[in-house]
Amino acid sequence: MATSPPSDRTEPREDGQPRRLRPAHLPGRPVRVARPPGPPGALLYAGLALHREPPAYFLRIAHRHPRLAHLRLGGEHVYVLSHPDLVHELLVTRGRDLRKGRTLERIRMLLGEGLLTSEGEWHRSQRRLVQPALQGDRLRAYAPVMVRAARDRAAGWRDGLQVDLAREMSALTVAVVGETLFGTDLRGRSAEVADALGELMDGFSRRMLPGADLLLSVPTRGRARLFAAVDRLDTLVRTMIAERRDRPRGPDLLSTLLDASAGAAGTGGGSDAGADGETDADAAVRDEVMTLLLAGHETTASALSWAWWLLDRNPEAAAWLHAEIDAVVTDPARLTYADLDRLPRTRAVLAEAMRLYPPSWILGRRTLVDVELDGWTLPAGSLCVTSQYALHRDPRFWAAPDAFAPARWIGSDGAFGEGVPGQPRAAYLPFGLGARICVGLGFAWTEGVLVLATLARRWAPQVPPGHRVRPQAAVTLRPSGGMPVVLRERSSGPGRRHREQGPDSLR
Ligand code: HEM
Repeated sequence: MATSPPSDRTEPREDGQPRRLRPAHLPGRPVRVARPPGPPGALLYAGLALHREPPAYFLRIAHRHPRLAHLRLGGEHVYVLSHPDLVHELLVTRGRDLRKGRTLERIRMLLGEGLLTSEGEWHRSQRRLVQPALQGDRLRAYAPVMVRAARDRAAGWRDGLQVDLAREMSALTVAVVGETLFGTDLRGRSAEVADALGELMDGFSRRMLPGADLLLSVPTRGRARLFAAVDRLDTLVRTMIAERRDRPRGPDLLSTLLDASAGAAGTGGGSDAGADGETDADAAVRDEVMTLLLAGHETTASALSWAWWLLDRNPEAAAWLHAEIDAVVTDPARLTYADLDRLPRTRAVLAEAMRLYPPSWILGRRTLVDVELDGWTLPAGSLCVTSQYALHRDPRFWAAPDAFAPARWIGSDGAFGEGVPGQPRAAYLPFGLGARICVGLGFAWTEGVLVLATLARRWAPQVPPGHRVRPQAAVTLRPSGGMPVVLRERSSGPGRRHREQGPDSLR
């Protein structure tokens, strides 16, 4: 088992640049390989930059190249996978022959060797360490914290008040991660964390595409803002770890990480301290906390924000949801983990929101060896991308793909089922697939359903007329410029206008 992160973390940072990989059978020599057709890379650039909803550009690629397309982008060979069978084959069957793709290579400057970005044995050992804190009975114990955090956040809400709902959801989910995973009360700092992360997302969104490396080396104001936000978060995370180290250990994940790091230092696994006094073992804790803070809050906050917006635009679906919540959530303070099975419609609303606006909208991988896919050879070092946004809206796999129809997830027995819409397995993958599937999946469903049920019991936020909500395709798919809404109490506001309707009316 690996006891410390890979040693190349102590070498000069590669600035996220991948190592040049060559096909193993022809070392040092360029190879000529046949490649599937695809759009010119310049068109992808223009498509992503100019399209009204940038990820929708991948739908256009799927339309012209329904299975596999190839293009050259910034000197890279990029393969776009648009068919679920190929996505399954790559991520599941060939999972061991891949490493993470470009976005996560880039975001290493922030997350270091955390679970999201690390590879190989170090990744596997970290996953074994972290996973138990995000499963089973631990979720049951987190449920009351999630419900309380939602009620605390809404304590300051008033009918008619205008708020940025995306920021509200971020502050709420930061507080939940702080208390459940780090045993730390982050409520006083949650807005600060959410804002710094927001700036990071903006900064990274402009620096994701191949060729944008230059942007990170040129001293622009945007770059300075990005690095300042990284520094702010870094200071906050280190302070939080130091504070937690001084308190008695508890059942939280940060305690587990601190124990593991003390163990690694004891067995000589954490190498000597660097100039800043930080050992590899210390850095490993910092990287994991930063990863869980980012991955554990931003995605769920985005899913909730999109769900609110879609409910506001679809009064029939909102009424359908409210009927369930009013029947099940008689007293929000007493909502528990056991109630999750009684809230299939709430879960369906989230599933449908993540279908239309998947917080993780693109998955990337780099091949470590030559990979055969659909009759083509993808040479080692190729970039493979697939867009959940495109797969989730592809008319080949979904009826009425652009409609918000949460009832499509409810079976004839009234229960929620991920396979109920009848799509191929890999046509719906908000949490990814294969060995690197989201480790926080159960946490996210628990939090998303409980928070939505708690808040929708009383509130029906409304986007002001005339305000256009547009997705920003950053690391996650978040509403560009936030989500300004007017808070409306359902009992006194237009929430009443929603007519009660059964699930069939929404199919
Ligand atoms: C709606 C909420 C969420 C969505 C949509 C989501 C989505 C994803 C996706 C798509 C991946 C795979 C990325 C890839 O294959 O490249 C992933 C990985 C990950 N997620 Fe989530 N996530 C959510 C919530 C969470 C939560 C609540 C946590 C932690 C508490 C979390 C922690 C992680 C971590 C650590 C990984 C890396 C796992 C690994 O590589 O082994 N996520 N997530």
